[in-house]
Amino acid sequence: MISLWLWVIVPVLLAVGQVLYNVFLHPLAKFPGPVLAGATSWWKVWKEVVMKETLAQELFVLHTKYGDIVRVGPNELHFGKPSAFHEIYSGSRRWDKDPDLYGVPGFKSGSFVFLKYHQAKERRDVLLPMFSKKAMENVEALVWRNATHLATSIAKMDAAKASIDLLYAFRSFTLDTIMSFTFGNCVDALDAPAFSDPLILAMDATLPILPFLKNFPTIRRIAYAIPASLVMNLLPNSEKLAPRLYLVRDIVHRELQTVLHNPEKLDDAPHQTIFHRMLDAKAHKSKVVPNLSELHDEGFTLIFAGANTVADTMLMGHYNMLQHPQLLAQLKQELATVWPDLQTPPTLRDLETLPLLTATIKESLRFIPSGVSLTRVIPAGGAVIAGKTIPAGTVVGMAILHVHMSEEVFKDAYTYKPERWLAGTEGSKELDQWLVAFSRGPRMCFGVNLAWAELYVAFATMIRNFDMTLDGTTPEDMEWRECIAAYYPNRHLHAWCRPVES
Ligand code: HEM
Repeated sequence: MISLWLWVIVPVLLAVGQVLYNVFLHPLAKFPGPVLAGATSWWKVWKEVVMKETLAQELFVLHTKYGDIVRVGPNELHFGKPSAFHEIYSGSRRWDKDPDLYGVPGFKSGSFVFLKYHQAKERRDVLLPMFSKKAMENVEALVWRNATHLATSIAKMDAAKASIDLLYAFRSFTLDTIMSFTFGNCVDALDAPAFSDPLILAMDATLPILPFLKNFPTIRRIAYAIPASLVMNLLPNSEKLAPRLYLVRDIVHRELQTVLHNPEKLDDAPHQTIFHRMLDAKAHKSKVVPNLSELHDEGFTLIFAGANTVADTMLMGHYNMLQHPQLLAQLKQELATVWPDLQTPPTLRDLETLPLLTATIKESLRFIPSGVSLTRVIPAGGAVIAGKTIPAGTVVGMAILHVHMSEEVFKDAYTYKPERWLAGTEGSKELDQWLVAFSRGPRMCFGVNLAWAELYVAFATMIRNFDMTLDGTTPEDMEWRECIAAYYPNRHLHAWCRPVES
């Protein structure tokens, strides 16, 4: 009987002791914030997992109440002043990524999930040539091919009198593009009826689980330790999902085998894939070629980082453009200057010269759902951020949303106004430094050139090929949630897309 009590009382006392320590004695005790947030990490579980909230949205209220720095967990601070973003994600600060956040995708290695700067730098140096602006010249044809494929599939659906789920349509475009770019092959999501390829559906179904995996790292580690085949047997609907996921793995294996047996095949490829870079021993500082599982992890990491982000930008752009018919008309007019004959598309370089299209993409990037605090760990010796000394070991971060929706830098921040980016508009020159959709510093996105190429070509293709109108989409349909990758819990953006005659 006594030992039973001990089993109950000891953990309760330890938990109470921990809470008291967090509130009164923890090195972050002096930082303001909700008492419960500082006391226990269950506060975040409540918000993100139970209430399904995006903390970054509530943080606007918390920053107004508590100031520029808010304690959001026993060991975590969130910063709210735009200038703090450039302090945390600065080129000279090579802080580790936070394992609790970057462990969520479940890859053992890969550019996005490497915690240490030096690991990420080594891999970045290997892959960077395939992402350079110059390399995009060879990727352009692939992007145009997929954008045209997107337009053809949309036109077919329109002919069948169906409106288009633009979220799935854009995700199909970006998934096929990033897979072909990365591996030289894809799942042909653009051919799936109603853009509902099982892989698109499976990826979408996974997104709402991520807040749970983020907040319960131990359960996550156990889940990821179970062999994939077993997980597939346990998952509901796995018979539909598993073949698709295995197909992606098969594509990687097949391409790899082809390359290993016929290395000269790589010379025929129109653009570089990860196989060109990763299998080139000379490209690696260690001169060691990564093994199959590392290759696989890097490929999946690139898909994770590069597919939905581009689609989200297109989604936000289209929702807002469709609410501003005058903007859409001006964009059509501008596009006609470089794309007069529908059958003869312009080049990417032509599109890059268009001021309004460029401004529209920038404004769409400003509106992307980016509610996750990109957390970093303060190294030994501590650091000063926003004028305050932050102790070593503290997890710090800031959500991009807090820069992009700051009235301090963007007037009428919640209004979609591409013209704010146009040369000649007051303050437009200074704005670029506050467009941080790709983050900044040593772990900034290196897919930025590919992302811009996709955005230019896909925006232009949609605007030039279709007369688009919303199909009953409401602001509620566009609601998103995010704590590492955004998802849209409601109906999604639907639009009628009537092909234009010429
Ligand atoms: C509009 C599209 C995109 C946006 C808004 C975006 C945004 C970002 C952001 C904010 C980060 C920093 C994340 C962090 O600190 O944790 C990042 C990192 C990264 N992105 Fe992108 N991204 C986009 C497209 C792409 C594409 C097309 C690729 C190509 C595969 C890509 C690959 C990566 C990689 C590999 C990283 C990790 C870099 C590192 O940690 O060293 N991204 N991206």
